[in-house]
Formats: sequence, C-alpha cells, structure tokens
Amino acid sequence: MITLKNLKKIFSTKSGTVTAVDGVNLTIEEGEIYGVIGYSGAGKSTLIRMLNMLERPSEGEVTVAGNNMSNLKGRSLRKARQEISMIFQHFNLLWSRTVAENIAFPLEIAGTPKEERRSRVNELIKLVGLEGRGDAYPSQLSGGQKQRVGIARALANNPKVLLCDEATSALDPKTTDSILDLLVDINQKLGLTIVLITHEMHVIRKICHHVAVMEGGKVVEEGPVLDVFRNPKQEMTKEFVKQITEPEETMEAISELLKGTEGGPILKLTFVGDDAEQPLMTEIIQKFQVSVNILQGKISQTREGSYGTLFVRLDGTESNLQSALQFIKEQQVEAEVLTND
Ligand SMILES: Nc1ncnc2c1ncn2[C@@H]1O[C@H](COP(=O)(O)OP(=O)(O)OP(=O)(O)O)[C@@H](O)[C@H]1O
Repeated sequence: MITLKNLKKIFSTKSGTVTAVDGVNLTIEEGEIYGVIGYSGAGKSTLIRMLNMLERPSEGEVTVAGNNMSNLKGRSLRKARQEISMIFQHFNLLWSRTVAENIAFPLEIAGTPKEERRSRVNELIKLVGLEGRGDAYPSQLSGGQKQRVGIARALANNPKVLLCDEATSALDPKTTDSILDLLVDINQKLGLTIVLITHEMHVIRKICHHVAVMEGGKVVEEGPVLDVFRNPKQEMTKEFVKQITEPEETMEAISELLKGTEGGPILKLTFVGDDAEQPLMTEIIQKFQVSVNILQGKISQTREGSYGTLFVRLDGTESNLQSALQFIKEQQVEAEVLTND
C-alpha cells in the first residue's frame, strides 16, 4: 500500500541545514496498523507529513495506493490526497462549526450533494460513537470526543489510508485507550491502512502490527511488534520496550538484589505468544533440583499475542544451576542473566 524509498528531508535554517529524515526505506502493507516510534526530534512528524506531501521530500520516493506522490502536483495531487486522511494531536477542528458541520466539511469540498452529505454525516457520527452530539460545538466536547470528530471527518471521503500524528498524546490514559479501540474498530470494519507516529510504546503495543523505531532521522529497527518486543536489538528499542514491561521500581529492586552476594543468578526471562503458557518453571524445579524465587512478572497483550517478562532468582548447586541455565537457553524463551554493571 505504501512504499518509501531512500526518503530524505533536509531543512535549511539560518544556522545551517537539518537532516530531519535521512534515507528511510519502508513498506507498509494494505490493511495493517503501522506504528513509528521515536523521541522528540527523531523525524517522525516530517516522515508522516511526506506521505501526503504536506512536506515535500528533498530526495527519494513515496508511493501510496499506486500513486507516486513525489511526482504529483495540482489537481492530481489533490485527487491522490483524497485517499490519504490525517488526524492530529490537537484535533484541528473548526471551532465555529458544529460536530456535524465539521464532519461535513470535506464532503462540501468534494462537492457531495446536500442530502448525501447529511446521510453520510449521520453514518459517520454513529461509526465513531457520537450519537446525539451532532449539534454540539467543539468547545462543548471532551478531548476524546474532539478526536472522534477528527476521525469521523478524516473518514468522510472513504480514504484508503489514515495518518495519525500523535493522535492520543493530548489525552488521558483511559481516553487514549478508547480512541485506540476506535482505531482498531475502523481498521477492521473498513480495512483501512493506518500509519501512526507516537512516543508511547503503549500505543504500539495495544494496536500496531508493525513498528519502526526512529532515531536521528533514520529507522534504526523495524519489524512485527511481537518480534521487536521479544528481541529488541538497538539500545533505543530496548528503552522503549522497557517502558511497558519494566516499571522503574522493578529495576531499582532488582539492582538492589544484585548488590547482595547471597543467592544464585538473577534471570530476566522473556516469553512470547504460546511460550507464555509453558510450565517452564515447574520443569526446571523438577528436572534440576533448583529452587526458583519469582521476583517480579508482567504479561502484556499485543495485537499478535501475549508477551511477558519474568524476573527470577535460581538457587542450587553450581552444576545444577549450569544445567538449568543450559536448559532454559534451549527453550523458546529469551533468557538474560543479569549482572550488576
Ligand atoms: N520546518 C522546519 N524547519 C527546520 N527544521 C525543522 C522543521 N521541521 C522539523 N525540523 C527539524 O527536524 C528534526 C525532526 O523534527 P520532527 O518534528 O520531524 O521530529 P519528531 O520526531 O516528530 O519530533 P516532535 O514529536 O518533537 O515533533 C528536528 O531537529 C526539527 O527541529
């Protein structure tokens, strides 16, 4: 559905040039929810804005739904853009228009006849769960409701792609989850391809199929969410994965334990998908006569299955411990022996 080839954006500023996006290659399949994560300044906004040519690339190629966007201008660009809608962190609603009038706006621009507009707006209001609020003004709505209007407006002309620019960053956690649920719902109902940018791993975990991690304008890691969670390669990715698997207190408590000299090794085990169901601990205890002390554990749900981390301390004779560690390494479980440095 979307391919990016060697995409670059260089801004010229008074103090010199800034390479915001630096040679990005990506493929996004039809019907998937694709997340791009990175810290502030990584180049995410610039990247997503190049998908609909809000920002023109300095180099490289953007193809969306068969259109080579980089080559389009004027009327043909406007036509191609109808296939690609966008929602924003601060909603970008028209404050003097009601909810229904905001949603009708892109239909007016596209020249949709009045009656058809009315029925389409009603349909969209229902789809995003805003029944009864059509006559309200944006100032009378909560943040979550405002984003629902943004989503309805973005869907008005039946786009193939929805771009989400930090769409939940201004919302509290509960409202964030309800908007993410809505995005999943429209992804499934309409088969819409969704590309989102975020700095929150929670958003990636909850709804994305694929993730790309950006740093300094480059994609430093990319893959199916569960694979990246299971085996993050770059430091930056590890930091993001920790956001959802290891609360700060866990790391503090573990590092205190590591300072002590008592007891056997402390392990961090990462289970993915069906592995999370395996009775690994019971097997180790029975097979190798080691004791297992569970220090901390957490299981998170992703679109593609469950993902869990477990911190344990093993105790036993040296040779039993070695055999147990060897056994764990042979299983479909990532195991890391933690040390104090
Ligand atoms: N119009 C512009 N002119 C000059 N520099 C820019 C412009 N837009 C972005 N930049 C620079 O490009 C780099 C990437 O910015 P970008 O906004 O794409 O990052 P981001 O990951 O979306 O971060 P944020 O979430 O803070 O917006 C930054 O160094 C930024 O200062």
